[in-house]
Amino acid sequence: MDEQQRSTFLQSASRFPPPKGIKLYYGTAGFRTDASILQSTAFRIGILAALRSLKTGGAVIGLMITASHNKVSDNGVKVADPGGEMLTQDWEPFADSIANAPDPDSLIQLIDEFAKKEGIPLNGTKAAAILLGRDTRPSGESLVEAAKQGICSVNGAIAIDMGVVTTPQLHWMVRTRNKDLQASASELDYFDQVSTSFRCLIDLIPKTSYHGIGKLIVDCANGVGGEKLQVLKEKLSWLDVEIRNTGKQGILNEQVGADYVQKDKVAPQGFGGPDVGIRCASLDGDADRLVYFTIITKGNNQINLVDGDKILSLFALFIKDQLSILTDDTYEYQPRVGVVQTAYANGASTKYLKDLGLQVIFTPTGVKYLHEKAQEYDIGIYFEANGHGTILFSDHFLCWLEDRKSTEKCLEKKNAAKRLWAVSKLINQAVGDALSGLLLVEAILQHMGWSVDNWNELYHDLPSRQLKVKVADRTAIVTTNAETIVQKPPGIQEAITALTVKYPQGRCFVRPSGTEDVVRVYAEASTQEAADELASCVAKLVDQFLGFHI
Ligand SMILES: CC(=O)N[C@H]1[C@@H](OP(=O)(O)O)O[C@H](CO)[C@@H](O)[C@@H]1O
Ligand SMILES: [Mg+2]
Repeated sequence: MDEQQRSTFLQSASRFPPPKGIKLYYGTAGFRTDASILQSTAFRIGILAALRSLKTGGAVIGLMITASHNKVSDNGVKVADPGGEMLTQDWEPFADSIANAPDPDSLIQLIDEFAKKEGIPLNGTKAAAILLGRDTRPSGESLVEAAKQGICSVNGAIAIDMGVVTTPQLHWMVRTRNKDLQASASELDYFDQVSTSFRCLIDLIPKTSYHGIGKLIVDCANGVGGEKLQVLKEKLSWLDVEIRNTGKQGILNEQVGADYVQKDKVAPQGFGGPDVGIRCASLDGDADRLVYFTIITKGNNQINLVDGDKILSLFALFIKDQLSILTDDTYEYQPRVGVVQTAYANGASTKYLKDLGLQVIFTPTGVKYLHEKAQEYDIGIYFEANGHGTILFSDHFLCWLEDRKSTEKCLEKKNAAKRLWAVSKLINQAVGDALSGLLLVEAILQHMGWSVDNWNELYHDLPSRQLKVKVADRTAIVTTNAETIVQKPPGIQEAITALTVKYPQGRCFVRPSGTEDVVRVYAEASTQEAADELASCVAKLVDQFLGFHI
């Protein structure tokens, strides 16, 4: 690092002192905590993003200010790599160490050492570019300013502010810019691509099987998804969508949004009696999660939840159908399809997917793991039960598809190729995206002529229960086998297994959360009472082993 760079860092870093007595971690989805203590983190991760751009030969890197489904007073900082995916895990320890550096001198020393180790030029001879985005949180603007100061303190780096966007939009822009440096990758381009490919899927529905499927009502968590869905609605004026919880009145994520609906299994605020039986959907605060639901009866807020597992199943079924039109068993090229889930996936969904003949793979919790696994396939479909997921298509498969699309003589096959092509354009290739996911669900339901109830009948969820247990030190739990088996402390797994085998169709696992200071317990069984009982017995067990006992 030359002297000029050192003095720029010194001056700017001294304006962003870190909070005292607090340790920050780049957790499952970036730094996330009370917004009031994030200024220095945003500044420092701005520097990291610029270094990442330099390291990747000047590729555009994304920096998103969001705390997703957390309460409105929280905020967060996360980084998107050149393909639009999450920051490489190799850099997370560096993110942790610079976020916690106590003063400018130690920060500069860490940067210097890391830049040397990684061979990153810090002399201003190379260019770096960062796209910045934020959700609708009031703290977002000043955190973006702090991140800009971090970026601009690195010689040769520029910050491009995309304003208020959904998290998946920012990831899409990063990916699109890096794929084709000449391509424009504005928000308008995102809306154009998504709406055009959706329209294409609708146009490809055989006229003989077309049925209207009625109105959709969307809960936007009082977050950024509301205004963005409104843009799509205006572009697709014939689409029957009613948009609620746009943030004009209610509070972000307060009794609204995909996380609330999925975890509590109740209707969000603003929904009630008149909506009984209507197809409804919920986005989360930064619009990267999506679940569907219907309200069962008037007078209470009980719902039938259609979660991420069922969205995954619908997508997998559609893809499989189209592929089987396109290739029979004798066809020389058989695209490899992989379905990726976590241990939180309902057992009934896994059985359904396996019965369809699909390969199902499990990874630890966190989309960075699922995404990585899905990239190993020609078509990799991944979803967390909470509604975060997408479909990834390999370049090889897309080349093949493009060829089939233009050379295929049989109209039915040509249309199947066109549909899969449209899906690859509609569904976000960078990260789970509630808006594009919602349009794909709508297109498939229309294609099938299915109501939300037809869809929900694909399989019946096994009753399940999730609990949280506060313990003295959650890192004492070490798991293996995609988090389904506890290795440490000794003895606890045997005790969990002994309890689980008592329940028909019982399945239970525990793991330390990567976003909260708790141990999560998940149990499934053939009845709700049994699932509740198993979860509560195992929660007691966790408390016995790890609770605050003197
Ligand atoms: C059971 C559950 O829903 N866990 C969530 C939650 O992670 P935990 O590590 O379980 O706290 O937040 C993650 C980030 O949003 C998400 O990827 C994950 O699925
Ligand atoms: Mg989110």
